[in-house]
Amino acid sequence: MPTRHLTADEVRDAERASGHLLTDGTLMRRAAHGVAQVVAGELRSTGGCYGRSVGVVVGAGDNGGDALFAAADLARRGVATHAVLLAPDKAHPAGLSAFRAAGGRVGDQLPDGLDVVIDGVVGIGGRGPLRPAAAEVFDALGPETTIVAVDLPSGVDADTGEVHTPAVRADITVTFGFPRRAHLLAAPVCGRVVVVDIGIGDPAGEFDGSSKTVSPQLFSYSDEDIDWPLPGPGDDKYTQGVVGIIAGSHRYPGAAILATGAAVTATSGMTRYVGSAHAEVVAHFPEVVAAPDLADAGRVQAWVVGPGMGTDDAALTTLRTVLDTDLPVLLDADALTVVAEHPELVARRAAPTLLTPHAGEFARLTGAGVGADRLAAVADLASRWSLTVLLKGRITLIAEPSGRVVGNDAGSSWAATAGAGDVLSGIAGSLLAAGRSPQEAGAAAARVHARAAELASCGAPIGASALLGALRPAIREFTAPRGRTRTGTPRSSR
Ligand SMILES: NC(=O)C1=CN([C@@H]2O[C@H](COP(=O)(O)OP(=O)(O)OC[C@H]3O[C@@H](n4cnc5c(N)ncnc54)[C@H](OP(=O)(O)O)[C@@H]3O)[C@@H](O)[C@H]2O)[C@@H](O)CC1
Ligand SMILES: Nc1ncnc2c1ncn2[C@@H]1O[C@H](COP(=O)(O)OP(=O)(O)O)[C@@H](O)[C@H]1O
Ligand SMILES: [K+]
Repeated sequence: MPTRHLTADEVRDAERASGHLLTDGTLMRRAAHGVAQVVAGELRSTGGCYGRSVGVVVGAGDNGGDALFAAADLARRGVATHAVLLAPDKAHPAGLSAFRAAGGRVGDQLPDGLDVVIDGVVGIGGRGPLRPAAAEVFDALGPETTIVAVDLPSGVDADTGEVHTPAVRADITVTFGFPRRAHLLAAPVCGRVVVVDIGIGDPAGEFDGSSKTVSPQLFSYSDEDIDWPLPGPGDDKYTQGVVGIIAGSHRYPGAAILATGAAVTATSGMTRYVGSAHAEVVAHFPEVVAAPDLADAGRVQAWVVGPGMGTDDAALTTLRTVLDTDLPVLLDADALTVVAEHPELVARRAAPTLLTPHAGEFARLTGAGVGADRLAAVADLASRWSLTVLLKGRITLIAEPSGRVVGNDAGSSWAATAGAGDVLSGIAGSLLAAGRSPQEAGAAAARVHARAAELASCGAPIGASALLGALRPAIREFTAPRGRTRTGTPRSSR
C-alpha cells in the first residue's frame, strides 16, 4: 500500500482528534519513548548504553519537550546526558523537570565527543532556517556524533521540504504516527526515517480527489507497490504492448539508442523506433523494428517522443500527428520545448499523457522556475494542463490532475548524468504501452531507474550506458515472486 505523507496541519488535526491523549501528555510521552528507543538501539549497536553520552539541543516548543523526555529516559538507562536550552525561559517545563530529576546536566554548550545528539530545536512548528545559536551547536559536532532529529531535522519546512540554510543534516529522523511530506521531499537530510506508533489515526482517511481533502496529496511507494508487467503463457510480442520511440537525430543518435535500449529491456513487448538514427539503433539492438518515417512506423500502443529529436518544423509536425491519436504519449526533452511553444498541442488531449521535464524544461513549460515548493509546482501544472507531469531530480514527483502525487527518492544521485533521462523515458514508455497509467508508469520507471543507477555505480560515477546495462538486474528485484496471484486474478487494480 502506498504511504501517504501528511502536512503539518493534518498532523495537528490527528493529534487533536486523539483527545485526552494529547491534553494529558500521553502522546508526548509515547513520542519521547520512541525517540529514546531509537537512540538506545543506536548505542547498543555500537557497544551498549551504559557509560555512553548523549546531547540534546532544546528549542522553545513541544519538539524540545519530546527531546527532554527522551533524554530523561536515556539518563535512567545509564547514559550521561547534556542539554543546551536555546530558549531557557520557554523550555518545556515538565520535560525539563524530568530531565533534571533523571540526572541530566544543562549547560551553555555540549561537551566534545558525544555519541549521539538529539535535535529537539523545532518540529512541525518550525519556520525558516536554523537560528544562529542552534547552528553553532551543530557546527561544533565532530563527524563521530550521530544526529537523531525529533520529528524533522530543524530548518527543514515540514510541508514543502525546503531545506533552508542552515538546517540540520540528520542521520536518523524519528517521527510520530505518519511520515510528513518533508520526510520524502527532503529525504537526503532526514537520513533513516523511523515512524513510531503513538496511537493516533489518519484524519483525512483515503484520498478520493474531492475538495474536502487536502490537495495535493503526496504518496510514496514501497517495493511491493511496483507491479511490473511480465509475459504470461498466453502472451506474444503484441499482447504485452508495443512501444514506439521517436527520438534522436543525425546530431544526437545517442538519445535514440538509450531510449530504445531502455524500452527493449523494460518489458517483453515489441519496441519500434522512428527517426534518422534507425541504422544506429538497429546496430545496437537488432530486435528493434525501425523506420525512418512515422508513416512507415506500424502500430503501437504508446509513443515516447522527444529525446534528441530536435525542435524544428519536422518535430512540430511529428508531434502534432502523434498527439492527435488516442494513444498514450510520453513527451520528453525536445518535445517539451516544442510543447512549451505550442501548448495547444496537448490542450484537448483526452488520452493518457505524461510529461517528463527536468527543472529547466519545467521552467520552459510554465514560464517560471520550479521554486522551493516542488510539490505545489508540479501538482499545479498537472492540474492546469489536465495531464500527468513527472518532475525529475533526486526526488522525482509524478503528479496527476486529481492532485494525487507520487514521490520517489532515488536514494543516491548517481543518475545525475547526461542521457539518464533518455533511459527513463524508454522505461516509462514501455510501461505505458503495457497498459499502466501515466502515474503508475512514471513511478515504477523512476524506481527501477534509481535502483539501476545504484547497482551500476557501487560507489563510482557512471554514465547512462552503465545505467542502462544495470536495468535488467534492477527490474529483477521488483518482479521476483510477486507477479502472480494464486487465483490468477490480475493485480492491476493496485
Ligand atoms: N501536539 C502533540 O501532542 C505532540 C507534538 N509532538 C511534538 O511537538 C512538535 C510540535 O511542537 P510545537 O507546536 O510546540 O512546535 P515546535 O516544532 O516545537 O516549534 C515551535 C517553537 O519553535 C520556535 N521556532 C520556530 N522556528 C524556529 C527556528 N527556525 N529556529 C528556532 N526556533 C524556532 C518558536 O518559538 P519562537 O522562538 O519563535 O517564539 C516555537 O515556539 C512536533 O514536531 C513533535 O515533535 C509530539 O510530542 C507528539 C505529540
Ligand atoms: N541529483 C539527482 N539524484 C538522483 N537522480 C537524479 C538527480 N538528478 C537527475 N536525476 C535523474 O537522472 C535523470 C536525468 O534526466 P535528464 O535531466 O532529462 O537527463 P538527459 O536529458 O541528459 O537524459 C532523471 O531520471 C532524473 O530523475
Ligand atoms: K527537530
